[in-house]
Amino acid sequence: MGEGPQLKTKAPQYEPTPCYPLLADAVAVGWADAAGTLPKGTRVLAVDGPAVLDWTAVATGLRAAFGDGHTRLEFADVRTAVRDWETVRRLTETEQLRDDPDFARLAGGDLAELMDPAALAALAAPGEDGALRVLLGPGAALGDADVLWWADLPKRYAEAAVKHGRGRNLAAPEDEPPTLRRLLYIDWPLLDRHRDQMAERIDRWIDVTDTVFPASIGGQALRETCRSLATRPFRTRPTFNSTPWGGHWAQETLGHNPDAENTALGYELIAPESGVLLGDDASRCVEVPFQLVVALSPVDVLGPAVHEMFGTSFPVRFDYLDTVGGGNLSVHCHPRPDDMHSVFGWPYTQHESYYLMRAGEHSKVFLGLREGADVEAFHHSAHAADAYGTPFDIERYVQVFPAEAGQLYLVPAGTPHGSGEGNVVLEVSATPYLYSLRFYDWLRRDAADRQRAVHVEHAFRNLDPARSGAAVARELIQRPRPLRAGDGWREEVLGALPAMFFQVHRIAVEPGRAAEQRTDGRFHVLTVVDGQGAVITTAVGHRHSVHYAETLAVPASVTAYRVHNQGPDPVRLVKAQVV
Ligand SMILES: O=P(O)(O)OC[C@H]1O[C@@H](O)[C@@H](O)[C@@H](O)[C@@H]1O
Repeated sequence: MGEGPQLKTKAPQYEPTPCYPLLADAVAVGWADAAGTLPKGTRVLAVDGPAVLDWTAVATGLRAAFGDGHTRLEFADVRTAVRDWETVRRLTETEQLRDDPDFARLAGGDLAELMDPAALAALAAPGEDGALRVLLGPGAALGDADVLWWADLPKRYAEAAVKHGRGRNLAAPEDEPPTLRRLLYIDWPLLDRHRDQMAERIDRWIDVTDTVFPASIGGQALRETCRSLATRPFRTRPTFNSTPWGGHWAQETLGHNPDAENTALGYELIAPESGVLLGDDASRCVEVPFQLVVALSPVDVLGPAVHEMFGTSFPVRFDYLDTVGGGNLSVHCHPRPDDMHSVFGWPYTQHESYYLMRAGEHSKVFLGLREGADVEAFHHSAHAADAYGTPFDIERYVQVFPAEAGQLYLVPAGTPHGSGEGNVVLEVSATPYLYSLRFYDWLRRDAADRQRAVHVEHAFRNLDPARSGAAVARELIQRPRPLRAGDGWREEVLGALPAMFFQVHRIAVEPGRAAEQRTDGRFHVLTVVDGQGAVITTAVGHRHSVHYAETLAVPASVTAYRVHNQGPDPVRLVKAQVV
């Protein structure tokens, strides 16, 4: 149980920007260097990318880059080739969630369905007199172009832009204010699918985080480097956001976002949003979506059986919930599998687990219903809190457990839960991450001073009454079980449930010793939860250090590796794998 040492000081070896060398190319910086790679005789160049990108800045950069007096440019904005907004909305919204203020069903289908093919073909017709025609905007790759560039912006910037009312939603008219709801549930799935379909065709990848001096790499190097990563352990770039419950552990211990209000949800490896840095170092690199690495080599990363089950979706997520000096999370649940599929459109649901990396002295974990809880009265109180701002005592309905460092709390879909103030939770969960159906949020107000949204009807529709009473402690707060051991190391199962497709293990290694691991055709994800860290060495000799609080993805193709503790103290790593 909670016997782990609790690190209170800075983690000096923590690397916030892990970066991997590019194979067969160098990172170019600036539009002019990118323009210099365009093959002579190109008549149509397509520049595709997210809807939220500042496409005017992209056009300005390209105009200046090709402004050598020899190249005549004709720009065509593919956003003018989308179908009318009413049709786009009809094709991308469902009856059930059309008027939902927070959620939409995950968009299926292809981006091409939102475009008018005749209008697109007309835009893509080569220019006259040898002019270079530049097709710009999301969907440009669908036009008939000689060369395809991908201008990308890591998703956290898209989210920030939309929160501030900047940028456009996919296929939306210019005067339609952007919404996070469409960005997350409609734009991203459509654009991600479109990007993955085009991955083999991309001639240049341009990271437009800096619109004036973007970093870029050749398409061949992009694919070769990603395919090479799929054969060795690697890290994604960790980032933290701020929320009304956020704390200060990641600021104080890991040095993240020192000027932010707080560090709340830490994106360690959240496949739909995480990125991998490719290049020389953080000052000269491109960020590429982790999910693109998976899409290019699904069998190597996931292993054949997991690929069969989940397609190209990397199904496990690691993140932090930092409430040290912050507040309680909302008490919420996640959709039960049928509802997740039929209403929200994800093929698998958001089962979660909380590993308590740190626990406050009197901190709590909310988990499961109380024995005999009056669900009707709970529903009534939750509704009154939402509609009239009437507070109520959530502990009358939901159980509270002391937060214990080193303990895992399983949170299958439908279980009411939330971490209390004062904790660092390492969340080891299924990848869906946007479906927190809130029962109660303490009448808390958001940055715009509105009561934060709760989702009473969705939450109660998905509440699993079986997660109540003594069964909660018995089934969801399990004791570690020894699994295997060797000279100076042991591995234990911290949590496993028939309903959940992944298990959480912990590997403990004494100083100077090494734990032997086999992937058995399934990827592993590891985080160092105690001690300074370890060196991971694969069967073919790839090495990767992993330090306190860092997370490492170990592709299935690695087959066997050793976790070597080269430090002076015992080290412990949490490991997840699909079963
Ligand atoms: O709804 P709030 O309070 O912001 O908490 C939301 C967070 O809750 C945790 O239990 C997890 O489900 C996270 O994936 C989620 O982001």
